Amino acid sequence: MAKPFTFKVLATDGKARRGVIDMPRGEIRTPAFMPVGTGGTVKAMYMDQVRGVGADIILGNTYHLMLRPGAERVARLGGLHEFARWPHPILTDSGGFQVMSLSKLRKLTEKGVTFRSHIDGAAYEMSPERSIEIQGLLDSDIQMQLDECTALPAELKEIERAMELSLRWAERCKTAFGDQPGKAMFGIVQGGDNAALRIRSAQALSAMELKGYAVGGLAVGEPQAVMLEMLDITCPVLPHNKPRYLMGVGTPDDILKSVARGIDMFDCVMPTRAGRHGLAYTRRGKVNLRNARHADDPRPLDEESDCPAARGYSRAYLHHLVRSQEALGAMLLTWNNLSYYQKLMQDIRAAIETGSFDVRGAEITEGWARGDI
Ligand SMILES: Nc1nc2c(CCc3ccccc3)c3nc[nH]c3cc2c(=O)[nH]1
Repeated sequence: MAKPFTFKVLATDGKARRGVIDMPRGEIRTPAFMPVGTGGTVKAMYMDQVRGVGADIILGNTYHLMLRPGAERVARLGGLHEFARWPHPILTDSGGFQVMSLSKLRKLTEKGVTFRSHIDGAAYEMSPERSIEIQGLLDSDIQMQLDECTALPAELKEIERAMELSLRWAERCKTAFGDQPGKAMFGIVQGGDNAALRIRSAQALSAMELKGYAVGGLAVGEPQAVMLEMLDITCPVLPHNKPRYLMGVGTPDDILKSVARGIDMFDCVMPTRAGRHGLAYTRRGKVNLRNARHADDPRPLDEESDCPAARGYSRAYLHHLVRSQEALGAMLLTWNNLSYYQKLMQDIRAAIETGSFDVRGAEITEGWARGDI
């Protein structure tokens, strides 16, 4: 029998948890940052580099992969791990969020969502059952339920309708997923910025005894204070011994404050997207390499970093690459940024282990908030 999916909390510091998820394809040290690999690639990175910066798991995307190259084709080619040469755990989103944010002519009913591809306009239908089927064809290790994420601000009755639909879809996804010991299907808490709806959603999902829980419906433009308040309300209602994944978050400051409220897993396009736009994250703040003031600067981004991209190239060279739109510019800055995020998570895990998380929090990201240095 395949090794089952297990989560252990190894240490706590206040509400912050240091844990580990153990799966057949490897373990995931939490709190974890999961690089986004939407179309089966972490853009501008070799998978060996992604592993090299310390990532235990990457994200894939049902919506993008079902449109191109197609879920059945990926299955025929051995599944997403084989296709993309990433043998470690993969978490895939269910696709609903991307349908609502990317596709055209979408229609949402009890059955599921019908939409037209943003690539070639072809018509598709995505039901909870089809979403789980596609994630199975991709051989995804952690599969997300199909849900409806309400854009904020929204009318209370609209938030309630979407939250209740998502609960019915969670039941259908749980049934469709069945019993796959080495894999997991996570429920997604909805409920917008309303405390009562968040509590109802978290309670109903907890009663389904799923292997993990995501907090969705956030990182959709709401103020950080609203996001954090929803975590204060939601996390205590979720089971202590199951992983909690905050979808789409976030900046180092968001991550610190969310770990402090009991979140274990994060994903965000920022480090990779910023890298492709010439922005470098360093311990002493952000550096916009497009800025002409770097043109003659011989210093590396961070000589103390163990990432070759941060230590081995001058800012002048990086500025030149970015200004010339050379592919190497995006590659080196993405490498630097993912390394920065993984170092941040490593420092957070260490701080929780030594009981110094709440004190060290500010110190860990002291440079983050500073602007261009
Ligand atoms: N299913 C779902 N996804 C969300 C994402 C995408 C995360 C994702 C997972 C896997 C690959 C890419 C992106 C969100 N991103 C920001 N806020 C988000 C909210 C939700 C949400 O409520 N539900």
